[in-house]
Amino acid sequence: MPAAETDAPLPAPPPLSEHWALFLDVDGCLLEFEDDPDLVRVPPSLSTQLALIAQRLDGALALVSGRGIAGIDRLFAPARFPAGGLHGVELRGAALPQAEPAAAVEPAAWAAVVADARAWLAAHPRARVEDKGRALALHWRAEPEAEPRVRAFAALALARLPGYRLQPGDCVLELRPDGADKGAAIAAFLAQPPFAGRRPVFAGDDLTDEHGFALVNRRDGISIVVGNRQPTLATHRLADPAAVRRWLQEAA
Ligand SMILES: O=P(O)(O)OC[C@H]1O[C@H](O[C@H]2O[C@H](CO)[C@@H](O)[C@H](O)[C@H]2O)[C@H](O)[C@@H](O)[C@@H]1O
Repeated sequence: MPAAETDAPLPAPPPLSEHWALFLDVDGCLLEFEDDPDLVRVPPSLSTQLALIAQRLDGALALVSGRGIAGIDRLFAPARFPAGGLHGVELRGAALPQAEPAAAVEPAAWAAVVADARAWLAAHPRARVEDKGRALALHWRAEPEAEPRVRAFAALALARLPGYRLQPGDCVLELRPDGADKGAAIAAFLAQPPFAGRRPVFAGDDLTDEHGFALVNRRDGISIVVGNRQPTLATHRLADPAAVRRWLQEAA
């Protein structure tokens, strides 16, 4: 996807409006990165704050993440928000108008791919293999030397997973079903209440979020990139997750 090639600084987003539909990415946007995805914790104050904002928006707040919906729920419990999981492959609170169901792999074949990934990366004990059920994330944040081996494994494993694609991210390469993306997920939410008719606003930090920025820009919304990633289609910028949380705090 072509992204804006400009060095001009992007403005901070305006204060939250009650007329918005708010879509928020999780890792790297609401939450700082950790070396191990399983060690990420959501402060109870953040869940409460998001629940208050959701109330102000008549429920038009959704989390749109590369994590699965079950994983999102575990992080934000006891709060439970409308959610797009696995980069838009899973949806709760909206329906994707996709013609074909997302690719499904036999459980035994999936288990074999996961086991092979663990064996392949055994030489890199601090690399992480995150099994998300229908997607597999291979992380090298804690051990950057593992990246070439991750890339080699992912290329081979892709051939064993019909209907799958590679999803690059921040110190991670994922194998996930093709067909949906975060833009499609946001569009699906915007097609129905309580999101329909509101101005879409999406904040995210990674390559996968550019699909969301493109969709929101087409709908006269506000796209917010978190961090210093360039190029980007986003029209606004916040420095880091702490700045995102401060921006939300002002709204709660
Ligand atoms: O779309 P997101 O909500 O940003 O999810 C993208 C991936 O985020 C997680 O990985 C990232 O965060 C980890 C925890 O901080 C970090 O260790 C890793 O390096 C990052 O890539 C998550 O584990 C993945 O499943 C998501 O797809």
